[in-house]
Amino acid sequence: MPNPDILARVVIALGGNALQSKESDGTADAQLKVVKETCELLAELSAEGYEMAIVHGNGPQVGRILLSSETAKDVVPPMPLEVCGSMSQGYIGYHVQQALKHDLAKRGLSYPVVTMVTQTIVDKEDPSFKEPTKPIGPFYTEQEANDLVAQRGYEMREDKARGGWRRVVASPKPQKIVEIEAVKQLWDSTIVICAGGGGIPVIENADGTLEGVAAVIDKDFGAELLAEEVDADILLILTEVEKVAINFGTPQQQDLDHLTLAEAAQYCEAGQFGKGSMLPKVEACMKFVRSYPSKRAIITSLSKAKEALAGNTGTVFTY
Ligand SMILES: Nc1ncnc2c1ncn2[C@@H]1O[C@H](COP(=O)(O)OP(=O)(O)O)[C@@H](O)[C@H]1O
Ligand SMILES: NC(=O)OP(=O)(O)O
Repeated sequence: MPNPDILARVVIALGGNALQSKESDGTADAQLKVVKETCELLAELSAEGYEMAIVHGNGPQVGRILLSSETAKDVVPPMPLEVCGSMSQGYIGYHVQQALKHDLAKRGLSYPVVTMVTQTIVDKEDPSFKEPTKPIGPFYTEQEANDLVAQRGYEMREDKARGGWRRVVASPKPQKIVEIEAVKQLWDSTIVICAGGGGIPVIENADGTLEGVAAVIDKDFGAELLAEEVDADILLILTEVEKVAINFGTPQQQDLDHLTLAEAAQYCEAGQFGKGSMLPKVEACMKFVRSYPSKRAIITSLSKAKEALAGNTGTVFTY
């Protein structure tokens, strides 16, 4: 890659707060403002000598695209969910490309930054098609949620921690990144934004053709698969909290510096990690270190990314 003093190859998963603030009104301007702050930090990592690929979430964005498409169905044909997913990769990638390129240039770095529309193969028999779990789009009150179930047939689930109801869709596990060879070829010269939202979910038919399916993959699992495929040294999952905790949100909360596979499994079993929030991140980290026992996976906040990569904070997963 561009920088001769490579510190490590890192796949970075960007959580929701890296793309939008809590108060975000969902406008493109609001997203770009947050993305600009995020890219300052990413450019700093790049300048330090970390090679990176970027995987972003898309839950709020893909949900809003789907909602506008459904709402306008009498005027324009509605788009299937996976097509909405591809659109979300495009506009989030566009914002990251623009902001990151600018921040790299400020540091005298001229690496190309490119977004790759990425498909991810899933199993059509994945159990999640029968039990949707992935929250997308805006938050609703209970009354609004009930109305949406009755009027539009949405499946809705309460997010108690964040005080609202959200539409949920299937979230199958990613099995294979279709464009992975292109990502590998670009790695040495380019910062690639790929597998956004975990990738556009597709199934592989018996004749080898690909077909989109209505689902949203978890970006943490997508990032983990990418990290395995590109032989990354580190899987870095950036979210809102600096460290994973046990007894999270209680007076007994204890932030964790380090988790072995065995410890993490025990805490998963004990229900210590929020389903649909921290649990998939922990599971993705566990999968990475299980596959590569000599490597690290880290969960930390965006603002602590540099410190965490240097080994000074975050929750570090090892075999
Ligand atoms: N055990 C835990 N330790 C730390 N955070 C937790 C835990 N369980 C649930 N959480 C919550 O999970 C959030 C991360 O999930 P989420 O917001 O869905 O991620 P993303 O950043 O990818 O959007 C944290 O900000 C925190 O509020
Ligand atoms: N696809 C995905 O995992 O998106 P979020 O991180 O926004 O939930």
